[in-house]
Amino acid sequence: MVRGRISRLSVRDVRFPTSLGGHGSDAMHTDPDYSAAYVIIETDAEDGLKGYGITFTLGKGTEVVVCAVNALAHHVLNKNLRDIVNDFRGIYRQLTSDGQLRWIGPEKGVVHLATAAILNALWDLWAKQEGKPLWKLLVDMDPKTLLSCIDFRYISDALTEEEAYEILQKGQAGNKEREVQMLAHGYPAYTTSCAWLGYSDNTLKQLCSVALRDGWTRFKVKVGADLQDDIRRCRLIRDMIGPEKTLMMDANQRWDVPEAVEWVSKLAEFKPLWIEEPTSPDDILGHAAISKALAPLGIGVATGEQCHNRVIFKQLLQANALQFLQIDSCRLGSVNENLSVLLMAQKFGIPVCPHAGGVGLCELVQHLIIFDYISVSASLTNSSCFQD
Ligand SMILES: C[C@H](O)[C@@H](O)[C@@H](O)[C@H](O)C(=O)O
Ligand SMILES: [Mg+2]
Repeated sequence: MVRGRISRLSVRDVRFPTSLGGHGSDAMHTDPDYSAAYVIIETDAEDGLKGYGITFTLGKGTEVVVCAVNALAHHVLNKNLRDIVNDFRGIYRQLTSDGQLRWIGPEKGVVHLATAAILNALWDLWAKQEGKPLWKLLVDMDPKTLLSCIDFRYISDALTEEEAYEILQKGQAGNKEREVQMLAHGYPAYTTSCAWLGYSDNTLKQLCSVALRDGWTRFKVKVGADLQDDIRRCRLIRDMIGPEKTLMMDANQRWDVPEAVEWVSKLAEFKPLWIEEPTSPDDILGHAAISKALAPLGIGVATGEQCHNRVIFKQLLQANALQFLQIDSCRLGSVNENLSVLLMAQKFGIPVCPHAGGVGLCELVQHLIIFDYISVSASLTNSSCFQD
């Protein structure tokens, strides 16, 4: 039973000094301090329950996002949680349409990250009040209610509400079995933890052998700063994991389009499943050109961790610009917007492999991807969740 009036919204600037050890480093973010704008929502319901929501940031960026959270807070303060969840599409629309703040978005950048943190906290509170983990709240929700949380504005040319309803109806076949399977075996994952760009070869080797011992079968390596380094590191990791295990590469937006094709062709001998973020996240046609050029080499393009919103995902899908879609629980406008992207990916037949390289993201995306498997895609082919 959803209850209570939102009586308090507070936000904290939480940072971890990960840059000191090169953890999380890549070709563009050489000194990341994993951080979060951490939102806590309280109600007057006197049940002791609070909603916790974050958005992932890097160090100083957190200060700016915290300001934006405070600027948006009035949209939810003093509202009844029941009214919010009964019109979740409306509240999403309200936060993303703030007459003054949308000018510094819209639905992108700092204000959208702040929107995600607030909405993530509301979803957390809703799930807690229902006594369920978020994935189960979503799986148990009837399709009409679920769709009432999504803003279809700007995507109805690619996915109508009726089509989304059909996808969810279809997803109900076999969903109980898939839920049992998830509870028994969990969702497949890959690891990036051995191969951040700032790690020495020795660290890489040591972490890779631990990961192999622990049973990991899919590994992601950072590339893009120096070709000779990439060749050496990819050879090292491929030799250690052998020819059968999966290797992915991540360039974090380092290259121009022709440079991406040329560089990745030189790494093709290491048989990567995908090249992630080869170029600017805004370059839809660039991603399409890279996808086309790399297809004969059997290498797909993955992107999404810095994809602003459902509109860019729509265009990436329409332009055949990606073969692996990486939703982000904190960059998109929370569960509401992620649901629309999961449904579009299903319509276009593209597997979803969430981005989770950051603090708290692994914990959040598992709810979205488990829901996706049980209620939307019903497939584990080419899917995997991130493990940091
Ligand atoms: C700065 C971060 O660690 C990124 O390098 C990370 O999110 C990465 O792109 C990933 O795919 O996990
Ligand atoms: Mg990445």
